[in-house]
Amino acid sequence: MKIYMVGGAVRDRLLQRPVHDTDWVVVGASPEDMTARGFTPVGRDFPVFLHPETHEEYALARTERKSGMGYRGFVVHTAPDVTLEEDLARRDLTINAIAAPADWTGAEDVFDPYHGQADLQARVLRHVTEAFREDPVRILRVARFAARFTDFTVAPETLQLMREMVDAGEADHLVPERVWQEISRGLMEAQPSRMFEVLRACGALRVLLPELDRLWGVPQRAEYHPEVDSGVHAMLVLDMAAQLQSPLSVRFACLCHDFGKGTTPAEMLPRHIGHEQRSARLLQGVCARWRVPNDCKELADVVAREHGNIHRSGELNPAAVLRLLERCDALRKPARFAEALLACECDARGRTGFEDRPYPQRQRLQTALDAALAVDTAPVAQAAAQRGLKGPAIGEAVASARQQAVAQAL
Ligand SMILES: Nc1ccn([C@@H]2O[C@H](COP(=O)(O)OP(=O)(O)OP(=O)(O)O)[C@@H](O)[C@H]2O)c(=O)n1
Ligand SMILES: [Mg+2]
Repeated sequence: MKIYMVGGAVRDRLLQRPVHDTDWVVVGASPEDMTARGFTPVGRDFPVFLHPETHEEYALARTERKSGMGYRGFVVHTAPDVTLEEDLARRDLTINAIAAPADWTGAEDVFDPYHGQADLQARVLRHVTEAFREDPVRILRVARFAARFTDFTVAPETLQLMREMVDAGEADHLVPERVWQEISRGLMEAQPSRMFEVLRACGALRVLLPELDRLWGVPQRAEYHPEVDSGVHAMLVLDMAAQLQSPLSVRFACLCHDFGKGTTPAEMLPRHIGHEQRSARLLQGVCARWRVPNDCKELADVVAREHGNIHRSGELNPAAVLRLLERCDALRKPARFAEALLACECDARGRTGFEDRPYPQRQRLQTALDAALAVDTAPVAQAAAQRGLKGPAIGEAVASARQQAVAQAL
């Protein structure tokens, strides 16, 4: 048997980027050979094994043939006579189809029958062969790589192939968990807008996330939004979230916050009265479809509902500020509220010409929350009870103490 380093590890080292995990391919071995050497089989769909010590993934060289629609719609052929070249041919992109010796230091020659090095140099994401079609998750992978490798373009013939796959209905059969897995990874890349632009260009966005796709072509008021187009704005917000190193929950909230602008009645345009409620409803559908984790869903909901109020919070008096904090459940969930404020800053600065404008609302509401949280409520409640107050009246005494604290802090 012969073992080669493949995939992201070879690509990233050639790009002089940090290597996180290493994928290996094994040529000339049977599953029995692998278990005899102490490897543990882990692949459900593919013959993949874990190394007894490093626990890295070793895949037997294989070919794949399509047998149906969607992820898992293919049969795998693996045998000791499948060559390295054949295995590389069924991989997604030329830059991911370079093999290196197992003990590669980065200096020795690599095996590169599909010219992945040339595409690394030319900064191109290009499919290896027609076998690309066999796994529609690759549409999402290409989009995600575009968000990561921001100076790479998708080869026209690859985009065309992706378009054909979408037209053939391949994107309709993607497993929701896999979609979220890829989308959430892409959101965490350097320029997440590029993922959605690639998905949009091949038609997959209309299938996977029509709530976002609809935003292009929908105008907003130019005095608030010089970029005018709602889709363009959504992308600016997302890239601002990446620029400000936001966590996934914030990036997801940014993605969803204006969905409601896509369903604004035509006669209301370019105004979007009530889009916050519509966004909140639409994002529930997306979260159910993709089984989005609760922390992402809950933050997205708060941001969708309250972003307009947070933007306008500079005009609010202390009582209204406290009501805003309460609507956001900020006193019980201060960390989530801090994330909502960050998402709102991304929204405000994700506008053409506003990128470097300060967003004082964030600090002001954070100060108000800190002041409200600092109120020691037990003695306030006790004093109210001693004055003969009961139930809701005690609650009002606590609220009024918090309001005073907020007023003093602002
Ligand atoms: N749908 C897929 C998934 C993976 N691969 C191949 O398997 C390798 C390893 O897959 P994975 O670790 O998921 O991706 P990487 O390219 O290593 O990228 P990352 O940095 O995200 O790990 C890829 O490089 C590619 O050759 C593929 O062809 N098609
Ligand atoms: Mg990898």
